[in-house]
Amino acid sequence: MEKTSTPKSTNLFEVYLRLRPPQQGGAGALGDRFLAVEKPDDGTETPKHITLNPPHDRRRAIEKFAFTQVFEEDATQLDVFHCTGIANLIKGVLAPCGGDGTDALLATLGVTGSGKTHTTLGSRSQRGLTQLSLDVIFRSLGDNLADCDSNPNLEQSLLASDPSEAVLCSAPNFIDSMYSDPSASFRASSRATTPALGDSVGPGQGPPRRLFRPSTFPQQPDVSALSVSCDPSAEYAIVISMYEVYNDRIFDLLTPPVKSAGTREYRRRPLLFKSTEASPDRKVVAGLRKVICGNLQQALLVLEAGLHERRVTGTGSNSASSRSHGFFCVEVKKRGKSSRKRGAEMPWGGAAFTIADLAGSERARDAKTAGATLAEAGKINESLMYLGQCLQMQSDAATKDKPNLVPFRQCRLTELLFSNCYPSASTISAGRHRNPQKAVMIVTADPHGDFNATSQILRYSALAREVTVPRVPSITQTTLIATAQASQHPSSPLVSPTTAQPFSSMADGSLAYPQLMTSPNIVRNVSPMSNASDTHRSTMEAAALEIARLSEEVEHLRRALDAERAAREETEAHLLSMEDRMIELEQAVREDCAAEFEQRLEIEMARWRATLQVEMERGEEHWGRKIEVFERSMGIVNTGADDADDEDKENVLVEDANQELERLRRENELLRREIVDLSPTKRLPLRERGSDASTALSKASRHGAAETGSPRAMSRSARGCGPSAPLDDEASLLLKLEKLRVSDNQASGRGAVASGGSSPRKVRRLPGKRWNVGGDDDVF
Ligand SMILES: Nc1ncnc2c1ncn2[C@@H]1O[C@H](COP(=O)(O)OP(=O)(O)OP(=O)(O)O)[C@@H](O)[C@H]1O
Repeated sequence: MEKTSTPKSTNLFEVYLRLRPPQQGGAGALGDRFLAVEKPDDGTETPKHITLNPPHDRRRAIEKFAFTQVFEEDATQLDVFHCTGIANLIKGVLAPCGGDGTDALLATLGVTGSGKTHTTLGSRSQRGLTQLSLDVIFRSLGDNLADCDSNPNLEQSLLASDPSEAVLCSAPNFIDSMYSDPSASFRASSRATTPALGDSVGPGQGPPRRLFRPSTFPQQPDVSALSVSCDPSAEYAIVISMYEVYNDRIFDLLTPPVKSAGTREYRRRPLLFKSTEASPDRKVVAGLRKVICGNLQQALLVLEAGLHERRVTGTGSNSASSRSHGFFCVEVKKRGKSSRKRGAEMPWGGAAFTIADLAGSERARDAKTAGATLAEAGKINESLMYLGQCLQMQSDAATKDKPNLVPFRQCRLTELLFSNCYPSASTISAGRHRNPQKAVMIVTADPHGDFNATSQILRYSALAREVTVPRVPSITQTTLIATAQASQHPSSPLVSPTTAQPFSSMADGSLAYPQLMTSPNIVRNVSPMSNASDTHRSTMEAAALEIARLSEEVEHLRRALDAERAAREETEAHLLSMEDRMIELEQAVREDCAAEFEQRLEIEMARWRATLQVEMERGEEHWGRKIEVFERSMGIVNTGADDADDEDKENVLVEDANQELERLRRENELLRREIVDLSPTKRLPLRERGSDASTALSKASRHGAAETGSPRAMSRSARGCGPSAPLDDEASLLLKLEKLRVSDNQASGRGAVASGGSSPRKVRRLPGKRWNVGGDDDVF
């Protein structure tokens, strides 16, 4: 097994595997153990290989993986701390021999519930690797550590040297702002309160609350005997920051959420991972709040406060499942002591030790997640898939002469983990040298957990892998070989083959097809077939060969199916994450649209208001002018009122004459009836009488109209017809009326149009020319 025994040192990560013990009193029955640790064959006590045996119901290949070291279930936190070489990482950061030191990264990776957080952050009774590392760092620095009490300018000088646009504060100030009651003995949980299953409202979304200050922290395991040498000629300062990568965005865990003006919700502002003016060659998380810690107790309180803000949710797989990738960063700042003695403040250099507790991959079906928690899981799985690709590339690169480029810019997580592994182009061209970071990855696995998820993680994280396809020969093959052997050794009992050789190793990772081998140990009680005829035997052989060929084909198809299934699962995970991405993009587009719409609405409203104002002013001016015109015209109208009075008087006379005429008509009618009653011989038929009277009237009228202005002609005409007395009266009245009309016509001859015999007009019209005074056409 060439590939596994000598992992090349070009790996960016040392990869360790830690198996978690079965949960004590855990609910549900334990699954079969599918993972076996192989005894070391190099004479050491340190196991490095494991074998993954698929459950019986699955026809999967047996896989063997190699790691830097495997920790079995009984390994303690202290074992892991010592054997992963964390003390060496710390030494590189402190740089006892001078220089800025080497950045270090410790990350945990694994399926949800496999023990990542337990390893890095410990439990209520056990310290994790983070607390142990802090203890060793503070213990190692001793008197070389500067704090804000002993150096009042410390904060300023550190701020001046910080390249990440950070907000710096001292630990006492930070702790006072975060914790409420220093005397309370309540031991806060190292993780935020777990919301109900499926509830994804995390601690970062509510109003900031003050925490209870824990009175004690776990003291076990004890590392007081361990210290690392530091640079005696240097003074150090410890600056701590914490952030999480949630849904591919970076959020500060030490800055309380702020209330958004628009939505009135408490939210954290996402931060950028970028090059800054002071750090053009290295990307940094910009704008973090960083706390200067003078001792271990302060650092632990800062860690506790940050953990409280981290997003944690109860899922079907883990009652306190991390929903984000958490980063705890200890910057060990360093500068020469002599610079302070000389009174000159030298800039701070130094290196950082980062501990990353990654969120676990999970299957929605097992974790029983839904809604936002499911979307989070999609993002987690996607980022872990990219991490897997990077790790795969790096292990490929380690075995090839021409290394592949690790595609670490695909997501925020891989950028944060890998970008400091390589020197940037600008650093190289500037001739500056900074050591690439040293990194340790601890892969955690539950040997009784989810086989598929665990095997997937082991596949891309292991330093080397080997696959073997074991095959149980079919009965036909057994019979065939037995027949052949029996024919060769007719007197001997039949010797049967058993399984194929269990492993045939392949350095290139390709599938191995084991050879059929006979086993001398297993003897089967089958009767010899020496008496069979040659024909019968050859038929049997042909049939057996065909069956063997078909079995081979079936096996091949089964393997192809397995590969397809794995590809489908990967594609589904990718699809899920793409869906999440689309949802997020849609959300972003909607927000952008809404913002733009509001902006445009605002502009339109402002424009409309301005137009309205102008219109109102113009309207007022317009009406002012009209009123002025009206007032002026009213003055002119009053001067012509006398003429109108005359006209009114005439109208009244005409009215009176009309009424008089009406009265006379009625009298005339009465008189005529009386006459008819008095002389019955002269009585005419009613129609004749009516027509006669009306003829007389119309005649008189016509005559009057023909000789307008000649009353005598009118009376003459009436007499010539031999009219009766009432008819004369009537005719004379008509003449009177006509006279009045004539006078009316004469009176209105000034402006009115004469129309013979038309009724007198009562409507008084103002002369048009008077309204033209203002010169405005559209008045009223
Ligand atoms: N080595 C161990 N010894 C004892 N208990 C362990 C060990 N590893 C894990 N556990 C326990 O298993 C449970 C789940 O572990 P943990 O929360 O660390 O999982 P995780 O991998 O961080 O999960 P997630 O990715 O969902 O956050 C915890 O109760 C933890 O105490």
